[in-house]
Amino acid sequence: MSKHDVQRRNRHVESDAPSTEKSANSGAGRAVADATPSMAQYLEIKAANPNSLLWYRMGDFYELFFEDAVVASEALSIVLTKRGKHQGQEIPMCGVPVHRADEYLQRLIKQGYRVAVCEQLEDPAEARKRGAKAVVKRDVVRLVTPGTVTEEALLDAKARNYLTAVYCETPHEIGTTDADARLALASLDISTGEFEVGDVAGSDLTGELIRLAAREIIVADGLLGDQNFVRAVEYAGGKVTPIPAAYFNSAAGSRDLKTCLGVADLSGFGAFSTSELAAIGAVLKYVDLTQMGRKPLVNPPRKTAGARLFIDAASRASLELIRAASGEKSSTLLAAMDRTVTGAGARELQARLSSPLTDPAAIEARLDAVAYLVDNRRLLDELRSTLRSAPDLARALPRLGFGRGGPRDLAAVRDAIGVARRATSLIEMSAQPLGLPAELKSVCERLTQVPGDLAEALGSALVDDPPLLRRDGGFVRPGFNGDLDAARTLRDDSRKVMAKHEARYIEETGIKTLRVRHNNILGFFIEVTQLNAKPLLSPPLSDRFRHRQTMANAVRFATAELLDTEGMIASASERALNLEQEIFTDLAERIGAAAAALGAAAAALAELDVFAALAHLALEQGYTRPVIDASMAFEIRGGRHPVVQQALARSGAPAFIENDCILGKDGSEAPAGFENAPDARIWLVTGPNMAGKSTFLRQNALITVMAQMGSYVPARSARIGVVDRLFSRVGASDDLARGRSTFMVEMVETAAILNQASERSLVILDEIGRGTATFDGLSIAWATVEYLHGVTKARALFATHYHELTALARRLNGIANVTMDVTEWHDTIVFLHKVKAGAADRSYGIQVAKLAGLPHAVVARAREVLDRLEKADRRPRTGDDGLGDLPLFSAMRPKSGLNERAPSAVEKMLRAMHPDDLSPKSALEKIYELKALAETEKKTQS
Ligand SMILES: Nc1ncnc2c1ncn2[C@@H]1O[C@H](COP(=O)(O)OP(=O)(O)OP(=O)(O)O)[C@@H](O)[C@H]1O
Repeated sequence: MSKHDVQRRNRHVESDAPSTEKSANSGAGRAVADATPSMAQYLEIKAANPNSLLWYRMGDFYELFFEDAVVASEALSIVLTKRGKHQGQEIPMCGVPVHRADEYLQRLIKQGYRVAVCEQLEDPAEARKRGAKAVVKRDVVRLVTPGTVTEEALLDAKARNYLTAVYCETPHEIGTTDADARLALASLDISTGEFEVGDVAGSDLTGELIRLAAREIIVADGLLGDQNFVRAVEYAGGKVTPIPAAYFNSAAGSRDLKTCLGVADLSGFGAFSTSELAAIGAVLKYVDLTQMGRKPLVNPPRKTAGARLFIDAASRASLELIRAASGEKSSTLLAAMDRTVTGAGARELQARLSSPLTDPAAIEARLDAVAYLVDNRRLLDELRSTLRSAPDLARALPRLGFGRGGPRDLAAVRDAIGVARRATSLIEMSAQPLGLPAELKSVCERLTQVPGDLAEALGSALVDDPPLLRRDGGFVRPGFNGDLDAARTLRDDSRKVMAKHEARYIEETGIKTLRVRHNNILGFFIEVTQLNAKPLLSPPLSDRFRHRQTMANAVRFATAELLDTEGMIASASERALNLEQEIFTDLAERIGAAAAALGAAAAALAELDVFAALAHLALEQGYTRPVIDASMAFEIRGGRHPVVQQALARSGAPAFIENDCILGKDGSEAPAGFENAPDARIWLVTGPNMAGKSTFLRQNALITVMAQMGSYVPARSARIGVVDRLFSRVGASDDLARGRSTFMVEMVETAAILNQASERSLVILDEIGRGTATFDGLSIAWATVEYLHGVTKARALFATHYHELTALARRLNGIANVTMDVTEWHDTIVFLHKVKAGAADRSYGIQVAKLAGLPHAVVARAREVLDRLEKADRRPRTGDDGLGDLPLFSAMRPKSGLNERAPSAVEKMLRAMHPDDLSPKSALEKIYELKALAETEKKTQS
């Protein structure tokens, strides 16, 4: 804050601070009764906005008081001062200058705070007319919350900004986060108008919120008592805002949505359940409250249920699709894929990546569009360079709708229409004999629907590079409006007009040194030296030259015509400004009338950017078009990990080694070397640490995500029978905040996978069971593989260090062993990163430890210990698992009595007894007998 800012601020604070010297009330809600009028006003407004930091406008500053000041000064690292007293205690205060409000607002919103912006609703001069002590009228004009911002400075250009309402109608006996509970979600991005509505099972809530990347999540305040619910929501990372349960009202939701869309009936937009309408109602109500009644721009809501690849929260985290565990953006799939050139394109790419499809026809349609651009390289390059100059139309429109837009938003509409026209003509000119793919046709149709006259009007009205703020004017092109030009000439020609006056006065008075000058206090005035002042102070000139001020060396005068001209100049400038405001309003209204067509064009531009980005990526990285069908195939040949491959290329390391992965071939040939497992749906992957197992596992999951979102994939060829659910449990993590150890997290996630996966799912599991005692871990891993094979029947990759598991492949024909190839050279292990058929013969753990730099003595001693352990170990080795006689899951369905065991002797005797036939004496004898039997059994067991 500059010194100047501080001085200005002190002036305002002294004149209008809510001082409370005489207030003696207490209580959290700070009593208003005894406060001074200005403090009473502050306290009333604060009481109406208890959950927000109150920005209280005082002149050129937004001031914060009491706890708000303490919180904000800490969050913004600004000075905390004190001003006046309340209940005998000094009032903490801090403030931000109005001209830097956006910057500070952004910092608070980023940290998850809500801000109530309270403005002065009248000029202080107006207030003074009501009496010396009258308080300037103020009220909150807007609540700024993370999910309801529209300003460019407050938004991330590349990310959606969803406000999501979560509604649960579930009766109390069922936990909100149970699999049986249904939750309705309504998500609205008021910065673009995007609206998505759907429902999820309670157990899928976190995954869904992560997919939506919800920035602010509103829930009924009563739900905050449900700890599991709160954890599930908080885990997703959005800011949680409780609101009254009454806001979740389906009737109000239906009514408000109709109003927003301007329709009388919603059936044209799909069927919404009562719960979904309640969630819609809450979102619209909250927006209404935060925007103080200004109506948001709302696109017709899209239903999100169905036709989507399900990826739960743990799998999303493990695959690092959008967020990386390390927080590094560059190591995510999104970063590896993002070649978009516009913010809207980047948002659309993220949305598609978070939500791949499951309808093969819809996926193929997207791939057709990408393929078209891959095949038309010139068109692709021209489109990308055209799109590069596209402004963010999707975000400019709602700002204009809210009355918060500036001249640059008008220019954004103008420029976006220009880009839309160029892009359409580029695509249409390229049209092949067989025509455009459906998705590109749809893009072109939406781009051409924008009213042409609007583009012309904006083009002729606006200067090329308009200023940011509407209030200062200067954005209308000269020549557009005759009145405006005349007013501007008068305003700008003031120098010339005054020079003419000056020349005339010199001639009239004969004073050559007479000057017409200007300052902020006197306005325009005539200045002569003391020596020359005399004739002007006496008649006849004194009639015309009225004395204004005498200085040490100069005397100042005014004339009636000087005052008139000054008035005309001031009114010309005001008139010019007013005319510009009228032109702005007119243009904004015309844009508002075309908002639906413009919104559709904005979405089409974003989609086009995504298709072009994916085509560019495919060509740059040598990706291929996958085949997605309804089969059960999973045949990736020559697959690569998209993120690791790019990282290796960047660091100049040797190229990534490609690998095949064939889980269920659906009739095609097995790859060379894998002929021995013709029907394997599950691959057991063994190999030393660092050999590339996790990379291999993940790359196949990522290829699936990429293919189903409609992208080319890093492989020589790929055929994927569409996957309905993708589960990935790769890499250990603990969740100590939730009181779960690494092993516990692993078991919870494995349980979720085994309970939810279907035959059509893809399951990626890495080293299940390693976090516990060897035999326990092995047994869990063993049973998990059997269950996946016999019950779930999903396509799966299972990496393990338990070599004993490889024996399963011989007994179950749905399982094949593969291993990461390594070779030894001078007692050092060399990783070849190649997947080959067969099982690893040993684990090489000690060699890897040596590579990691473990002290020589430790490595040598470990070798000795290993040697002895191996000699002493009588654990079943590969080939003789000793488990051949155990029933497999294929033979035992869950209800087959897994817990049954032979009854004990005590139980047998109890079952044979008939209590009604026993006399008291024989009953006592039986008890002695039973006790003795139990003792004997105990001894035999030990
Ligand atoms: N196909 C490949 N081509 C080239 N380099 C690879 C390949 N696969 C893996 N790598 C490199 O090897 C490193 C180790 O791979 P990864 O983490 O997948 O091994 P791992 O077998 O899962 O190890 P651990 O069992 O210790 O978790 C990776 O960081 C990568 O740089």
